Amino acid sequence: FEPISLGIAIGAASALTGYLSYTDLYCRFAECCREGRPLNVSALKLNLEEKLFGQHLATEVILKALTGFRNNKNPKKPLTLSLHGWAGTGKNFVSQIAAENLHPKGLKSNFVHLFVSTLHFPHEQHIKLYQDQLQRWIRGNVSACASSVFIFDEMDKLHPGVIDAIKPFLDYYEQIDGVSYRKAIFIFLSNAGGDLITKTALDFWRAGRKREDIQLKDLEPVLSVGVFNNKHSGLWHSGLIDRNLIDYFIPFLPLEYSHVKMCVRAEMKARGSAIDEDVVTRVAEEMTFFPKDEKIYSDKGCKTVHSRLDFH
Ligand SMILES: Nc1ncnc2c1ncn2[C@@H]1O[C@H](COP(=O)(O)OP(=O)(O)OP(=O)(O)O)[C@@H](O)[C@H]1O
Repeated sequence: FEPISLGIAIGAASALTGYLSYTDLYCRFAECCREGRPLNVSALKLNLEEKLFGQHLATEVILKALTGFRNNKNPKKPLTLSLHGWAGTGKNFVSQIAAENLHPKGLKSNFVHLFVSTLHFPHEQHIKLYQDQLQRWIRGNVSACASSVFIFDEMDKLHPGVIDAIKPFLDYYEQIDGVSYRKAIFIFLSNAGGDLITKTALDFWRAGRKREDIQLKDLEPVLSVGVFNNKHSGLWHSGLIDRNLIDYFIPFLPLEYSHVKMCVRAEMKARGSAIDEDVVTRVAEEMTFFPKDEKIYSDKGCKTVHSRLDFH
């Protein structure tokens, strides 16, 4: 749409309808930031419960974190979530669900920004440049939309220096150079700590305890220390942990055979095909499971389900 005719069209439609404000109508055509828009908690809850399999802790914490943050009119700092777990367990998937519930266009929104370490910050010798670019990008985008969402994927492959550049933005400052970062959301994704999470899940399994009995308190302390002491966590000595700038460490449990089957069914449904249990079983059985003896957890989570389904 060209702005003047869009303005006229909106004005005319407003006059005709009489009850929709200019902003309401404008936002139907163009994407608006709408900082004050309340989060639809029941929609988010339903999304997580229906779509995310086998992650009772992540579901619970993400729901609590986003609801609490968005209900708070005056947050003292931006929300920072650190998602940890084995490959293919749903970290990107959940970030996408969260993004869609915060800004309807999700990852395609102008207010949601995804950084992938190996893609956006590949060269160690350019850290200074990345730091400057990242600071400018975040400042510019938060000035345009206070409730911007920034997702950093592959944190474990990120040079810790890069994240240092955004440390001030994550802190308890009211404003930095006239910009307040307090309504922004930062989500960090990494495989760091995945081995510790798996170990805890396995201990529960071996003790005959239910997966759903694993509580946050069983994992949170191991995780924050494990991630902090892990040189390859991207957060290693970055100051984010020792200054308590991460609000929630969110563990993603390794996925079991039954979860892989759920992913296959979900994918079939998404493709509009009828659910064929034989195919579901065949795809799930093609995946590899660990540890060697017990073979409980899928080593790629649900990651290759999409492509495997193409061959059936
Ligand atoms: N727990 C889950 N529930 C439902 N679907 C899942 C789950 N985990 C993974 N998937 C499916 O598998 C795909 C790949 O998962 P995703 O990209 O979220 O993994 P990840 O944890 O981010 O992995 P990585 O650490 O390798 O980046 C998702 O797009 C989704 O379709």
